[in-house]
Amino acid sequence: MLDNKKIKLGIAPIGWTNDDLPELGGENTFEQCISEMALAGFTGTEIGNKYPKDPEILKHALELRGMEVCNCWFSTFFTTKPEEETIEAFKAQLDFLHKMGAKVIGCSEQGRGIQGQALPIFGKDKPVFTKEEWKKLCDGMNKLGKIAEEKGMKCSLHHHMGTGIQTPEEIDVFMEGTNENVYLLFDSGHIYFSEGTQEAVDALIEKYIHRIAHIHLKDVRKVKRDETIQNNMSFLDAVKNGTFTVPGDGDVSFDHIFEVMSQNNYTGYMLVEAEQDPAKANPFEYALKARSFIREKTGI
Ligand SMILES: O=C1C[C@@H](O)[C@H](O)[C@@H](O)C1=O
Ligand SMILES: [Co+2]
Repeated sequence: MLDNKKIKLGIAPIGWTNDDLPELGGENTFEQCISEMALAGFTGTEIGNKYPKDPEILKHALELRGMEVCNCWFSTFFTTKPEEETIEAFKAQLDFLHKMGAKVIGCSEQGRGIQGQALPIFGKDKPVFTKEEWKKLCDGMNKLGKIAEEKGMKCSLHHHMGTGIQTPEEIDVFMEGTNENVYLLFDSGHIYFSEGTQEAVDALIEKYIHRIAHIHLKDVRKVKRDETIQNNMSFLDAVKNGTFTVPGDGDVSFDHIFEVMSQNNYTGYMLVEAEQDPAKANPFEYALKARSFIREKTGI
């Protein structure tokens, strides 16, 4: 059982409209998306391209439905661009999130990343950072961590397929190279997609629970992961093929994740994030499915 005074439940708009694949869910409006999120029983959301850019308008629309923003994706480019560019853009995004009342910002190092490209996601093109790149990345992230901390917020890093921080070994290098102001954004789907084992999922949450600031609950259909490898598919083709789904609908077990969160008094958000084709997986139906799975497993 999880403590609902410490843990809040969110859902990402990516199941309704996928910003990385605009053809998926282009017809779903912002209002439909947040209304269905609220109706399914979620109180937190991240931000999609269709969300109003004006914080007051966004806040009002969410408050009408008893919802709030809990995090937003932020792309860093410390390994490939001048540090100041990432820092300036970060400050603007952080200010916006601060106005929205969010406590966390979820970064992803996109330098040489291939998640948006038509390249095999398990091929030779995935970035492997050099010593110099690791240094630039960790130094830069430590700066972002301090800026966030000064605003009372937590700067986190989303380990992600097709980036230089994908595998458990790469996550270790990152966590060792950064300080206590930098947190991990744990994504169950990305670690399972990368490693293909439940052990990797369970080991990652156990190892870093005290530095995890935000959790993405994402499930993976193993058969689709296998097809991704066999057919040399890109990340986005794997998404279209249905690799990801909502928790409880795939092959990841969430039992140990919930147990570790409970035993270590995890405080913050857990957010369902399950991008798939809304024409095949109705987002409202899948949101309800995720909601009842979480209720059954955690009591929240
Ligand atoms: O947190 C995420 C944001 C998406 O844009 C991304 O590609 C998805 O897989 C994810 O985990
Ligand atoms: Co995620």
